[in-house]
Amino acid sequence: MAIKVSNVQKTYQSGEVAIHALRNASLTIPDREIVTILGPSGSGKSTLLNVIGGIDGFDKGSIEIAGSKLEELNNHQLTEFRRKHIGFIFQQYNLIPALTVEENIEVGKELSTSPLDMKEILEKVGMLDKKDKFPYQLSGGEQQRAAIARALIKNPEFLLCDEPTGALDEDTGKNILHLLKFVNQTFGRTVLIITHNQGIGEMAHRVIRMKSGEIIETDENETPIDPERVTWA
Ligand SMILES: Nc1ncnc2c1ncn2[C@@H]1O[C@H](COP(=O)(O)OP(=O)(O)OP(=O)(O)O)[C@@H](O)[C@H]1O
Repeated sequence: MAIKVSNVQKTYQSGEVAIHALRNASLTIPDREIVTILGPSGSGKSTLLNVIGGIDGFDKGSIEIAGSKLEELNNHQLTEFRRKHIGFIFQQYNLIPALTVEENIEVGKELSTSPLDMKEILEKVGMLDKKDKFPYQLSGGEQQRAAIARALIKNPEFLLCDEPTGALDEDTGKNILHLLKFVNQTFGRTVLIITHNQGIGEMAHRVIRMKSGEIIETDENETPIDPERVTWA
């Protein structure tokens, strides 16, 4: 079941000014792909990700995902949709400071009806030996790995990542990209990645370019490369 975005429009009203965050955005994302979303600041990337993930509503158009049409769901149903199907990863990690790594991941687990095993996930993200640490005791890369584990333990079909490597250096960033590729390949999950780093497009199956609220280009990549070989920008 692909993600199908059809003629989606979202406008923010800022005083007298209307900001067209999405103008007639349409695209289809087949299952099990890694997709990067590129575009200048303010072009609508986060808005697109947030409407696909059911965080934000939209004014017009249709989004079909996981067998639902999001425009037909009420708030309660949208919460259920997110809980069942979506994992979010943000640049700022958003870990709860007063909780350990394991407890933070547990928060993700409690949201799920079919969670993965805690130990397996901790091992996979390389955080088993850090499970009792608090976020302030971790490096940026470790915090992001904990945040990814929190999203993964829910076992979501769709992993939506907003600048997941934006705050990380090249080695740590590529480590995170490996993890996202692993999730895509091993669990067959669809992974959407917003990035300012054009090189990350080289590891994706599909690259979407946005400008001024519009999707201006979609390229399929027949030969995605290993994250290790991505040109870091
Ligand atoms: N809550 C909001 N209220 C008003 N305007 C908003 C809001 N959220 C986003 N916008 C505006 O909508 C447009 C698209 O924003 P969006 O965050 O989707 O862009 P982006 O491509 O993700 O940018 P960046 O790369 O800087 O994160 C921008 O002009 C932004 O200022």
